[in-house]
Amino acid sequence: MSSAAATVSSSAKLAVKPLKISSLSSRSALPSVISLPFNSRGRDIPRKRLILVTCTAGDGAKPTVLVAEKLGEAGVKLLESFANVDCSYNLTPEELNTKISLCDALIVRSGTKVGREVFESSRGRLKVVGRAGVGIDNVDLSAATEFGCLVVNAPTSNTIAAAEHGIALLAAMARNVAQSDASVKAGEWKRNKYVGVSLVGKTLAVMGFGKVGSEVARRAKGLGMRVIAHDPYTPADRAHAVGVDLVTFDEALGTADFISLHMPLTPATSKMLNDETFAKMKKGVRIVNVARGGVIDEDALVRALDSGIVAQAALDVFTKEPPAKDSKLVQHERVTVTPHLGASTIEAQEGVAIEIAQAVVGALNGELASTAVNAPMVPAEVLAELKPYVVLAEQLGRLAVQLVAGGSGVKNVKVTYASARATDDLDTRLLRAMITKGIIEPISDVYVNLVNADYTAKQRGLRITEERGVLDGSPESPLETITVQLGNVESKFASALSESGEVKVEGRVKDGVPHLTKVGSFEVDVSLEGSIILCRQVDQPGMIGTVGSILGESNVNVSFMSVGRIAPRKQAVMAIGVDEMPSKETLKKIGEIPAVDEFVFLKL
Ligand SMILES: NC(=O)C1=CN([C@@H]2O[C@H](COP(=O)(O)OP(=O)(O)OC[C@H]3O[C@@H](n4cnc5c(N)ncnc54)[C@H](O)[C@@H]3O)[C@@H](O)[C@H]2O)C=CC1
Ligand SMILES: O=C(O)C(=O)COP(=O)(O)O
Repeated sequence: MSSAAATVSSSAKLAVKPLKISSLSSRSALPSVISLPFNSRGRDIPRKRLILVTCTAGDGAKPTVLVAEKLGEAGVKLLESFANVDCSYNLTPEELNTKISLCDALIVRSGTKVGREVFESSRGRLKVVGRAGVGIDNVDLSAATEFGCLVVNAPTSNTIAAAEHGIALLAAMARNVAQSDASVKAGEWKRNKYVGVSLVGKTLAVMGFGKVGSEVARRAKGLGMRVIAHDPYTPADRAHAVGVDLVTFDEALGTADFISLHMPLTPATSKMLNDETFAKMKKGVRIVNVARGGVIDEDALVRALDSGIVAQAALDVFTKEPPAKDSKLVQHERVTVTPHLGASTIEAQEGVAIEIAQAVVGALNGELASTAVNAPMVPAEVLAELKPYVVLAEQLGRLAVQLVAGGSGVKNVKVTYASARATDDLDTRLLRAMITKGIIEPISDVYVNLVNADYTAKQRGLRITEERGVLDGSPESPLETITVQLGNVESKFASALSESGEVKVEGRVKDGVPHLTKVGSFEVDVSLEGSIILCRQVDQPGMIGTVGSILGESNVNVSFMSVGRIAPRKQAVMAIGVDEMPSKETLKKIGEIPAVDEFVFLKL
């Protein structure tokens, strides 16, 4: 007879092994808004509550948003209509770490480093970091993901501003505008010294043909320049549409009279202009950087300027901002500098502020903006369809893990999605995340959501494999059944084991409500609400009444009952949905019914 433990012992071991996910349908990121099943770790919100709608749902209190850098007024107003907004600029790292434990969201620009310590200091309360701009190199994305914190950015509103600044620097550099301006203001009049170079007919290599790069290319063509581009990830026809040829990195370096940098700072792009690559450039090349300082080895640039490989540079961004006052690069007479002004136009800042405020409010409301950078994006219409299956997926994971005997360890999870739809017509990322959540949360202190599900599974050594069963029939609903199987485990309810020895539960959605439809080889039918008692018994008359009256006597409301049997008068599994948790004595009485072979109480 099994014990009536509500959850598997937290000592259940999850061996650390690499995650194996064989998703059968992987959609590319699609712009949309989705409901994000957030799990709050906020101190003011009970830990077990799954926040599907709003983070104020728990106690009615407004969330708190810390705006750590200057944000356009319209964005602040939008935030204020929803949250308590604390605009505190120029915080030291220590002050930020102290404040963050009281904040649900943080909004920054490029001047605030959001490192691991910020997430650690937040102690789980921080649910969203909004980057009011494009580059997210100042945010530790791995730490954010690990802590289940969503990171969103505002990638579209400052594109033109950055492109215009690139062009401004290009022209200013070519005509020595900054240097000659300083000279005139110093009382000089040196017309011969500041003779410039023309742009027309020159070759500009745009490195990084994304939003900003392509706008720079368009404008440079308008100035009569020949534009080539290097971007390993952009399709050639995108460049051709603007009349630009995509070339290799070396070809770009070897051909260009001007080079304009527009790629993000990543480990791959860090210091991509260095001694070796400067050596491949045409002598007298001119370089514009409105991307990130870190893509250039700044010491190497000084050397290239001194040796004459680089005639001039115009820089808006620096490895360290602000750069040291005595920086050789900044002080170099052939270098034009601006203090990271690419996105700083009135128009761009207003747009960015609104874009980020909307994304942050949406996220706090349980939605995931299309600009999420550390979570899969699921289109709104897909999410609407999948909503009941999302609940089903989590409940099945939760049930399956509770059927494992403590100490046997959960490593291998097999999920089968049976559907009449084509195999590429089901986005399983959300479902997989929720199954992971259901499996991990009952046995650990980790909070799992769409952001950190895959990471957490990997950390815990869960190998999740996904399979698609293709059914005949109407493809109206996205899914018929979801089956979750846990391999190489013992079960505290032997009847939950499949013929091949896995703990197996299967469910489906009926009239919008998730149901458990199979346990091991036994068919049952119980809606997944409240909690469930599973009993294996000898199939005989009066069993439903006997169990029902024991529960009734202890004032436990039965919401649902079903019996699945192998054959009449043989073994049967009774599934009983209960609204309240029965006392130990009540469960003991059920276990003592002579015809009951084993039973288990499962909390949803
Ligand atoms: N100075 C400023 O105030 C501003 C700076 N930026 C910087 O500009 C960068 C680009 O912004 P967007 O165009 O909006 O981003 P984006 O994501 O639209 O474009 C980046 C492009 O770089 C390409 N890329 C990635 N790795 C590359 C590599 N190794 N070589 C060549 N290309 C590579 C990508 O394929 C992509 O097409 C941002 O990451 C940000 O750091 C953006 C806005 C304002
Ligand atoms: O959007 C970007 O990537 C930028 O570099 C703009 O930075 P900022 O918001 O002006 O600090």
